[in-house]
Amino acid sequence: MSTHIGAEHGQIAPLVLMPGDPLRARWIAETHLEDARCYSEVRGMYGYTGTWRGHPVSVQGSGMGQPSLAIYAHELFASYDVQAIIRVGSCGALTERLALRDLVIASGACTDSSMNRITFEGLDYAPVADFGLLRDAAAAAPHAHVGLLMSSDSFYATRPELTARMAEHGALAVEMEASALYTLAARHGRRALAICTVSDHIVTGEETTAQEREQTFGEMVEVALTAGLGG
Ligand SMILES: O=P(O)(O)O[C@H]1O[C@H](CO)[C@@H](O)[C@H]1O
Ligand SMILES: O=c1cc[nH]c(=O)[nH]1
Repeated sequence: MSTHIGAEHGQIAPLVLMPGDPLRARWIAETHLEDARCYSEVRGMYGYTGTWRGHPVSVQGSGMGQPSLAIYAHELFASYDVQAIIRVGSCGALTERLALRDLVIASGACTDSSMNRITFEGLDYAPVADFGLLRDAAAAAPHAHVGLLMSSDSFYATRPELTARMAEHGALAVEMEASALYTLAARHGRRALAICTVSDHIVTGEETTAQEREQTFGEMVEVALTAGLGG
């Protein structure tokens, strides 16, 4: 067991899908995987391992925000030898080019977090996706938007004009974890990708319900499984 994950070594697959919502993790395991077994309920942050088309795959909730995701991603890479993590999240669209329920595949992630600023002592690190996962996800979802996510530490922005400036420089949508995931994967020499479904629209004000965010964002899950396991 690691500090926050109650699995024995060998119980977690080399590929992990990672939603923020632990109940989305349970839904993914129950509806997209076969023979899924729960390996961790620590803090209610569920983790499951099952199979998809005969390949072992795990799904682990990360919680909300970069500090929480960093705990789970670090322990998966360092203690369970996980080789690839694909975040399957929700996001808020920053441009009218995106519609509710569209997919965003993140080539890179901007951030307002201080985590990397502290790590790199003020230098600007560029957190990017694994190229192979990005290429295979884009091929599996040709209609998806490929580009930048903005990983914010604040769901309720106190400086929305700064997020808007990111959008003016190409950020497609805002979420809260991709930047830390990409940085940690690089640190551990592993692979990572973030795929998000537009759950709400910052420009138009449209939104989905909590139940929809938990149980209906299946397309990004299939794209993640296809990219992570080679179809
Ligand atoms: O739906 P998840 O994967 O949790 O992702 C998004 O939703 C949460 C905010 O509601 C943040 O974690 C954000 O990144
Ligand atoms: O972090 C998030 C996730 C969904 N929608 C937002 O506006 N922000």
